[in-house]
Amino acid sequence: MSSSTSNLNEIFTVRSDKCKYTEDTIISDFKYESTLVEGNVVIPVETKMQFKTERAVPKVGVMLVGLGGNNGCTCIAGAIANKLGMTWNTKEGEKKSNYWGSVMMSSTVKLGNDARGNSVFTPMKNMLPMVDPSQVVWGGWDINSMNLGDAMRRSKVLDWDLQQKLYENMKDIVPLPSVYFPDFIAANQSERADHVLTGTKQEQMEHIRKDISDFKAKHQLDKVILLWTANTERFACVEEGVNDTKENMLHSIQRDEAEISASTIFAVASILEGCTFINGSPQNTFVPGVVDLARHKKVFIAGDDFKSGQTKMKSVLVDFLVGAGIKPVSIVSYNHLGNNDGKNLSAPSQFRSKEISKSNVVDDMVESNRILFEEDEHPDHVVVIKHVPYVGDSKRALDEYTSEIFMGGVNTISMHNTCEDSLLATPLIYDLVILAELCDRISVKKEGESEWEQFHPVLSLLSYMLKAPLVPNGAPVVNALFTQRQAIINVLRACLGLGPENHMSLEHRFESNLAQLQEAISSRPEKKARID
Ligand SMILES: NC(=O)c1ccc[n+]([C@@H]2O[C@H](COP(=O)([O-])OP(=O)(O)OC[C@H]3O[C@@H](n4cnc5c(N)ncnc54)[C@H](O)[C@@H]3O)[C@@H](O)[C@H]2O)c1
Ligand SMILES: O=P([O-])([O-])O[C@@H]1[C@@H](O)[C@H](O)[C@@H](O)[C@H](O)[C@@H]1O
Repeated sequence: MSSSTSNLNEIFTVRSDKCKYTEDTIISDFKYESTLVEGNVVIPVETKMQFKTERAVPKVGVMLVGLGGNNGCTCIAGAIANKLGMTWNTKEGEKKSNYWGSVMMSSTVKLGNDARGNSVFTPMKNMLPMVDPSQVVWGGWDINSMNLGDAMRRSKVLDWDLQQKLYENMKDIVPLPSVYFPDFIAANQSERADHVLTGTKQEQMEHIRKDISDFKAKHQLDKVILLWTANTERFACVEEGVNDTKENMLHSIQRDEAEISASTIFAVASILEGCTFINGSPQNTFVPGVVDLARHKKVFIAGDDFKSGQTKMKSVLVDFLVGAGIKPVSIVSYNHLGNNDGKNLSAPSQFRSKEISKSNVVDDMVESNRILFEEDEHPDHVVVIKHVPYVGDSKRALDEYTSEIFMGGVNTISMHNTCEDSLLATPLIYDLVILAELCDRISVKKEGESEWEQFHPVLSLLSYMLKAPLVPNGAPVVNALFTQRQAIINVLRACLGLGPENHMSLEHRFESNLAQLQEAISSRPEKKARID
């Protein structure tokens, strides 16, 4: 029997006593099954709970910090092009707008099998009501005053014909002036800084808060999300009495404390305005005082550093190697890129921020296998980034993975990966926004409890899109890419009262099941897989 697949593009409903639809909500009954390990005893643990999802998708605004950058202007351009259904000409022929590279918009998930045993897939965005990037109101700040039409040209990311068609839609979008603390980014960025706020840190933070509230009022938004896609900053020193608690951090801002970075100013302003803040760069924006404030205000924060290309591949390859019982002993990640990000990263302090996020991505996989790795044993791991202006946004990544294999053998995998950095990162910006907004409409209630509870303010479910996932204190960091993706899928399934995807396919692994299936097939005429 050949099991073909079909794609269910219509919105489906789940017919189950575990999933109830009302006009406003979807409420599901879910049995969360985990296991507690005590010594060499494994104890299954079941937690009965309910998931509640608000069905109405609000009117969402997103304010990007770094709006005029390669990622920022490409993000706006992509949303406009998709909204208008733009096509454009290239030497390979006509191209159409799409959201490829966005896991929420362009990947599918398996719903199950139809009566003939055919797998049925649906777009992930169909699982629950989600915001459409084309309907989002985009805005934001930049320390550089260039309008987005010219910034798009400067970025050299999109095909020229598309740029020409987009220019009129982009040229009148001008970033808001921004907070600029030169000490945190490379000195070579000062030539861009012609659009900066002045005043004390407190005054600038209040200004940003007013920008957010004005943006929300002007566009009559239900919800605003802030996302940092500005330059990589150096790490801020975490100092007791300065940024270790929400009180100390707010006092430090009032005192104009030098160690409070621009990204932390934005994060604090966002949290105080009740807006989710997402950090697409590697710096430690979320110093303990920011996490403390987010928890106190029950506002989502997520980060750090988009996982877009070379590191995404690393989180797949090392997971495959270690999962196959193969021991990676040397990982060398070199890349050169020619965009302004690469220029900023050519400065040692900014490179160090990126080196950390690009290096830690294998830790969870290595620590999961004590057959291969002794306690505290790690592969040699080197990260090199060079700025080569000519290649622009087209980052060239060269990686070498050397592993020890069976009976003293050695395997070496070398790869060349041309990462169009902004075309790979921009879809992640859409995903981070879509998933963060959806999580804001999901709450849970454990059996016996009366109150609905939201996700922890540190929104670790967004880790699939991030190199260095921020997790709640005490929670494990998971970097393995498909584990992260499966977590998203299983949460979406739980909201519909569907159990986690287990890939067991038992219906296809026993004669008896196949016999039943054959009977089902013979008794049903061939028809399109539908779920009413
Ligand atoms: N594949 C990727 O592109 C990728 C992947 C992971 C992380 N990142 C990170 O995303 C960020 C943006 O990448 P990019 O390629 O768009 O860089 P970019 O340099 O083109 O854009 C950054 C923009 O931020 C602006 N800026 C700097 N400081 C600012 C501030 N305080 N307030 C407002 N704007 C400010 C700059 O003027 C610039 O326009 C970088 O930190 C980069 O490391 C990018
Ligand atoms: O492709 P990836 O490793 O996920 O991420 C990229 C790095 O490889 C690159 O060196 C850096 O300049 C970009 O900002 C981005 O961080």
